[in-house]
Amino acid sequence: MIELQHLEKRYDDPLTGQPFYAVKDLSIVFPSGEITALLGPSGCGKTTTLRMINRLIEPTAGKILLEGQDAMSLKPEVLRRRIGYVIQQIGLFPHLSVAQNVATVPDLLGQPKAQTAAKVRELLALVGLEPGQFADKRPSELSGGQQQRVGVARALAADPPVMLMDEPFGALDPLARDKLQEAFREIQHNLKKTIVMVTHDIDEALKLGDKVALLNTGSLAQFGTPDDLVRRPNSDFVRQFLGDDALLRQLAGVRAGTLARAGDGTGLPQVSAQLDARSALSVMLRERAEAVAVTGEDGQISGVLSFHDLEQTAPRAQLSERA
Ligand SMILES: Nc1ncnc2c1ncn2[C@@H]1O[C@H](COP(=O)(O)OP(=O)(O)OP(=O)(O)O)[C@@H](O)[C@H]1O
Repeated sequence: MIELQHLEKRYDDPLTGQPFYAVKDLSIVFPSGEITALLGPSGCGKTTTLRMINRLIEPTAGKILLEGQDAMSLKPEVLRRRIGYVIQQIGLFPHLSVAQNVATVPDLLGQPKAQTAAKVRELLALVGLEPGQFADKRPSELSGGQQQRVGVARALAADPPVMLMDEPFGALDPLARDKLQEAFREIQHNLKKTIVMVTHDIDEALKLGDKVALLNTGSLAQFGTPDDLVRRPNSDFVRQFLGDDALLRQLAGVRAGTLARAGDGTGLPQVSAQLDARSALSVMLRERAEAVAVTGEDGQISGVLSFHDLEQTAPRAQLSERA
């Protein structure tokens, strides 16, 4: 668990001497084993908050507790070894191979070579890069999406209990982003790291965040599950930021298979259980069907997803008008 208590970052304007608060009186608890998305408009203090957690930026007031321990009592380098950090410009070492890049921290910590080599192969496979094919390549030989995967593998190699991620998928085209988000969700499902992820992408926050912390001008506007924010926004700011199609957007992050119910889908249009529910809705509207049959990996019908089921998630007017 990471706890921010009344955290503040003040900058004083060198000309006027006027204080400016990039982050002000921010108190949040990031639960262990969960992804919390730090969301908000440009300049609201997301990156400043993230970088205060690993002390790349020093707070001007407030406290940061890691599992109850005051981050200020730890040397920054000790702290950073416990905290993985993934940024958009991944900063891979160009003269090192992919495997050497991933092994950076274990090597630095003097871990046995053979053990590290095995771990590197395992991690590359985990992020979807076949070790035999990629381990010896240089970063310049990889696509942006592949480099991003190496960045995630490198952060995981140190096996930190905590990971900070700043727009980790931001530089990718939509298809590559979607794939890496999926891979990452799978990885996190097994590893259960405590992750704080900065994003300005509402869909990404709703899709990947177990919790969402929405910031506004350096302060916390709302903290809760994606569902809390979408269904129970606590202010006009939250409602407007998420947009009036927020419920519909949420469908994009849910798989059809998870909303389907048991039923006889014979004769209905079919969609894969892996398809997102928003796309399943598009199929219903296009085919003028009140429901679709959901199929499993074996191609057999495993359930039925109806328009009515989706209405439990979003109002009918939104579903019909905007899908
Ligand atoms: N070194 C600095 N000196 C003065 N002001 C700063 C400094 N660093 C950041 N700021 C200001 O603090 C505010 C918060 O910046 P921050 O980078 O945390 O925002 P952000 O929410 O991550 O934005 P974005 O989504 O655009 O990256 C901004 O108004 C920024 O201009």
